[in-house]
Amino acid sequence: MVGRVRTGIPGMDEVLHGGIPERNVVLLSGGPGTGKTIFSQQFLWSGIQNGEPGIYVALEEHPLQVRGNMAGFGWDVRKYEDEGLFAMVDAFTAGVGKSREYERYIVHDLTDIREFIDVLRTAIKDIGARRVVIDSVTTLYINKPAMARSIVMQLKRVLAGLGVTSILVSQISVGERGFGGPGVEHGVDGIIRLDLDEIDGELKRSLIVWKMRGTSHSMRRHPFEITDRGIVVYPDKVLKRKGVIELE
Ligand SMILES: Nc1ncnc2c1ncn2[C@@H]1O[C@H](COP(=O)(O)OP(=O)(O)OP(=O)(O)O)[C@@H](O)[C@H]1O
Repeated sequence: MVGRVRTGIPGMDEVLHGGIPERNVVLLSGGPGTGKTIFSQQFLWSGIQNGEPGIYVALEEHPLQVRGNMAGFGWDVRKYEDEGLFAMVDAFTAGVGKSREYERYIVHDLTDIREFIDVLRTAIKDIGARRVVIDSVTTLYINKPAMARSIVMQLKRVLAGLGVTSILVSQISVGERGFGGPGVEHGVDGIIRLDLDEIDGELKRSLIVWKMRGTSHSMRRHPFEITDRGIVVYPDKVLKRKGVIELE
């Protein structure tokens, strides 16, 4: 039986029938503001609390902003960076400005996927990472969609090869039906999709596990909330178009 990596997000491991199978590369897909970043940071924080080192690759926000936002949820990673339980890969600043002085892992040229993978591999080996988040993987191929599959497959080889369980954040547009393009969707081991839908004049959050190799999982659309302490998923509730329905 494959080992499980518990997300530690309340309710989510029930939806996943125990957690994400070890070494899976999971696409976490959703439109703007659906909670992808918070979900993936909570996944890393739960790992740290469990003694599993984790890496956050920042492509969309300044590393300082990432640390600040995480601390806002009570997930202050600074101490764990010193202890070697957490590492930030700065793929945002390109080493411009002060980041050169305080960031340990910097990707200078995002057009060079080899450099990106080298920096990531070094960080994983340095701290013995068990969990990795790339936020977002879309940024790596936004200007070269034809390369998307090849980039994801290269990442998958490295990540699974080093034994880590990973979340690749995939940005899609509001109303888009897919998860980030066919090449990517078939290549990854799992797809979790986060949604924000306007129902009766109110935005409702929900998620669905579309695929997850190595396990059965809920086939339902579950509502979730974002609170001051992060995400809470409701495995006993289903979001239908007319609203939330309680399961028996
Ligand atoms: N403390 C909080 N309590 C409740 N909701 C919050 C809190 N902090 C943030 N949010 C919600 O989370 C949303 C942002 O979530 P997140 O950054 O994870 O989205 P995302 O899917 O990564 O978006 P994008 O792709 O645009 O970066 C905000 O728009 C807000 O609705």
